[in-house]
Amino acid sequence: MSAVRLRGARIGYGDVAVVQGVDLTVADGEAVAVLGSNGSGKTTLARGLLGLATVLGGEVEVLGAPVGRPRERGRIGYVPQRHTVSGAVPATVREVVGVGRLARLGPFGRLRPADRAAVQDAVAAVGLADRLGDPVASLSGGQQRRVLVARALAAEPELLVMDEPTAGVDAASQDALAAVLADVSATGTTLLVVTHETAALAGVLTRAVVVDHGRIAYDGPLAGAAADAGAGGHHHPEGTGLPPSRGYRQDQPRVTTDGGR
Ligand SMILES: Nc1ncnc2c1ncn2[C@@H]1O[C@H](COP(=O)(O)OP(=O)(O)OP(=O)(O)O)[C@@H](O)[C@H]1O
Repeated sequence: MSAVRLRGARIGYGDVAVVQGVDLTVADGEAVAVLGSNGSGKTTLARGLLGLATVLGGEVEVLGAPVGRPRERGRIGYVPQRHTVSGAVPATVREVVGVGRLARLGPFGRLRPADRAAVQDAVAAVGLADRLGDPVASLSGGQQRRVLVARALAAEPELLVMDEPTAGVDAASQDALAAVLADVSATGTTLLVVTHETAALAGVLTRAVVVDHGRIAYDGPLAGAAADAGAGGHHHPEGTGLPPSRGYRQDQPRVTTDGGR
């Protein structure tokens, strides 16, 4: 079974397709980077897999079923793009991550000791074990980002879709996150990671898909894409001889740590 299978997929909002003509098959256990410049459609592609953007045409299958089927619930982990948890919710780290575990149990589930252990493990995995009881709002942006990663990990998903998990996360935390993802990948979880910074995750992600104007412009080894588009630039088959363009985000403060690595 393929974890992800798109055929002629058109995905967008309302009746406007942002992503179109996309054929993409991701096998179980693969670790794939989704690269591309700002606004190219990476997030829309990822959201399409979650049923959060509209499939306007073609086929989008996730874990063997058309997207949006209830049986997928809990089998797919998602770290959304916005890097902070809403400050309006006075929840603790334990509570937010616990929600990830609830998704696995279903709407009437209760967290059992094994579930609480999974929550603690996930929080420890992202290096926040000492903040379990703290309000999420008291954490830094990068730490909140890691809480969202832990929330996804707690569900022990078969497919983990992450949208810029390293954005706004400092170098040490990026390395820790890479180690966590390596572990998760080693257990057979399929990873699909939208990112502008491949350096931190280069040891984990092996394949890259470069999205350009809503279409796939490159699909192959990460090393081949990273040389040109790894930092969010367009893929130029002939190469330009210029350094890759930097992705620039207006909506997310971020710490760029991959320079020189
Ligand atoms: N909710 C929405 N409704 C309508 N259009 C949207 C919505 N979200 C994104 N778009 C449009 O889809 C296009 C692609 O956006 P998307 O967020 O998928 O790109 P991206 O590659 O993830 O960019 P970035 O790297 O900046 O996050 C943009 O033109 C954007 O304006």
